[in-house]
Amino acid sequence: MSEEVSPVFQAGLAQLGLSPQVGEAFVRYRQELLEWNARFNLTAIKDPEEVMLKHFLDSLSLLQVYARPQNVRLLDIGTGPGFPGLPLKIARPDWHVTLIEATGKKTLFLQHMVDVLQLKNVEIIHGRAEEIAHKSAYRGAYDLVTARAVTALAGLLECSAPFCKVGGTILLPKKGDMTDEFTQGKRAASQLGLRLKADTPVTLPGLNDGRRLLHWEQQKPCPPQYPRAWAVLTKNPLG
Ligand SMILES: C[S@@+](CC[C@H](N)C(=O)[O-])C[C@H]1O[C@@H](n2cnc3c(N)ncnc32)[C@H](O)[C@@H]1O
Repeated sequence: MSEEVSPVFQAGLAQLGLSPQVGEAFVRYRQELLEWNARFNLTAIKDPEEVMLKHFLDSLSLLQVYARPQNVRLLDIGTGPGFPGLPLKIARPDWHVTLIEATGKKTLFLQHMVDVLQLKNVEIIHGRAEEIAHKSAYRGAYDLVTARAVTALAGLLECSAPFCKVGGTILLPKKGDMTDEFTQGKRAASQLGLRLKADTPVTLPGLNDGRRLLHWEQQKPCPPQYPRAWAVLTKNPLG
């Protein structure tokens, strides 16, 4: 194990049942992220240990509740420099991962990381989730859909549900008090064919600051009119 992997990050990997060897890929990911950040402004987090914990381990926290190891089709909406989709791909190399990102410079970085880490079965889409969601190839196509820090809960659910298989999972990392968002999100969920299955606190080392995972189950197909245009779904949430 590289000395650059802190004991806290190692403890997080161990708690998730991940091999210490995956730490090496994260050290490389961090190096590239911080180098590219100087030119492209990819992340506000610049402290090396904070990158390991608040970006990488926080992304991996989804494995706390989604333990299915094989043949998962994962979609990450608004992935930015890859969170949480790319750390999950590193931890679960057999997953098929699609990353949607609206900003071109971020997709260039994502492709660079896929090349550097020699990851297979990663599809990077430069585009807007609310438009891609209406393409038949992507509709109802994913076992697991996620998005971190993209928009408020109701809008996130409206963007995520169309991509999710019936019986599939939408898993959203959230932080802090979100009472109003939650009320609105639950109302939106009923129109999107979703049910809240669990609301689980993140219990990983270094992340005990009110993080939680909202776990939704797609009970029936999402109605075809969703998602609406971004300006509509963010300003007038369902419900
Ligand atoms: C605050 S960043 C979060 C990035 C990453 N998920 C994370 O947690 O660090 C939000 C990202 O979502 C992207 N984004 C916003 N709206 C989007 C949309 N409608 N479709 C695709 N990407 C979108 C932005 O370009 C930006 O990179």
